[in-house]
Amino acid sequence: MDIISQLPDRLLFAIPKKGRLHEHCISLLKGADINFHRHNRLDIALVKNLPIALIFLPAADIAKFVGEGNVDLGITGQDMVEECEVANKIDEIMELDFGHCRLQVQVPIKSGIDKVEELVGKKIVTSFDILASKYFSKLDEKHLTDEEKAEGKKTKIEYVSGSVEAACALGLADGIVDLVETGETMKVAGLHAISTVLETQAILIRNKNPSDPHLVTKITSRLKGVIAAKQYVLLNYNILRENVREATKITPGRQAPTISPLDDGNWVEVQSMVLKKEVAEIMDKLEEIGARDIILFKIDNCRV
Ligand SMILES: Nc1ncnc2c1ncn2[C@@H]1O[C@H](COP(=O)(O)OP(=O)(O)OP(=O)(O)O)[C@@H](O)[C@H]1O
Ligand SMILES: O=P(O)(O)OC[C@H]1O[C@H](OP(=O)(O)OP(=O)(O)O)[C@H](O)[C@@H]1O
Repeated sequence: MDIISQLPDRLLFAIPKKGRLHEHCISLLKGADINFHRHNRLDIALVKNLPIALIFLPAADIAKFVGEGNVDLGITGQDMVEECEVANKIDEIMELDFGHCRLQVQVPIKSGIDKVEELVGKKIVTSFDILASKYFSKLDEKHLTDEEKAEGKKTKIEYVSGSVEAACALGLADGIVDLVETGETMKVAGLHAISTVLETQAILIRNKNPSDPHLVTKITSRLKGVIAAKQYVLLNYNILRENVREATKITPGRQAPTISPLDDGNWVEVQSMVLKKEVAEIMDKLEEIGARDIILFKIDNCRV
């Protein structure tokens, strides 16, 4: 099959080809029943059951290409959208609740530096040179005199494409600006964070004029369902009718809880979606007010 000749009829959807976001994206597509087969070494895959072509690209290029309209839709990090300065050229459709991390200014623990102002005029190494330049130029503005600026005493920002955490140990920098999730990389490199430039997570973005807006809406609604199914569980319990108001304050549901009468007229059954991360506490509270037969159901998929 000639893939390239089929592209003009399809919505182009860019997916990170490697790195931290790749696997999450593949499982999101699977959950949304977007079926494709990616041929070995090929960065384009046709979706079998929808008129979509998936384009596998580096996360940074996705922000740029969606902004410029080369592709209609994409998944990348909020950090990439800011770094590529395309926020005004794209629409952020929704946060995807993975790829959570922080872009932070880090220095060697041994340096004794603990305030970001102490780095003004020094050397910073980063893969985020645009964001780091904006961040430090504000500090330069505040802390350097016009004379010092004219003498070239501004903070120097140098770009490297990876292994940023090694820069200080190699004597290339006084501080770095890099992503932190667990903090493990930073710790191993003997660094600590002294300020946060931005917090980020993966997002679904679209060009302002996608080729098929109806299909974009359909994909968005499927992905929303997959994300909600990951975040929520369904809770079912019985409660005395007199306690139902209190119970539904604890489990208000996304829209409203379903309340059904039981054979015993003093009791009702309540069904409600609750956030997975809060479920243990919610079950404790329900038990305290006399709820019985509390059952938790996993949600495979849903539409919200
Ligand atoms: N440690 C992390 N935890 C969570 N999300 C991260 C982490 N590192 C990066 N990300 C997110 O993933 C995006 C892509 O980063 P990643 O380093 O995986 O990309 P890459 O440079 O394309 O891949 P690679 O590092 O394999 O070359 C980042 O812009 C950020 O939004
Ligand atoms: O706080 P942590 O959980 O340790 O994660 C942070 C690390 O993750 C990212 O790099 P990645 O491992 O993706 O590789 P890279 O350095 O090649 O970008 C980032 O650049 C940090 O080095």
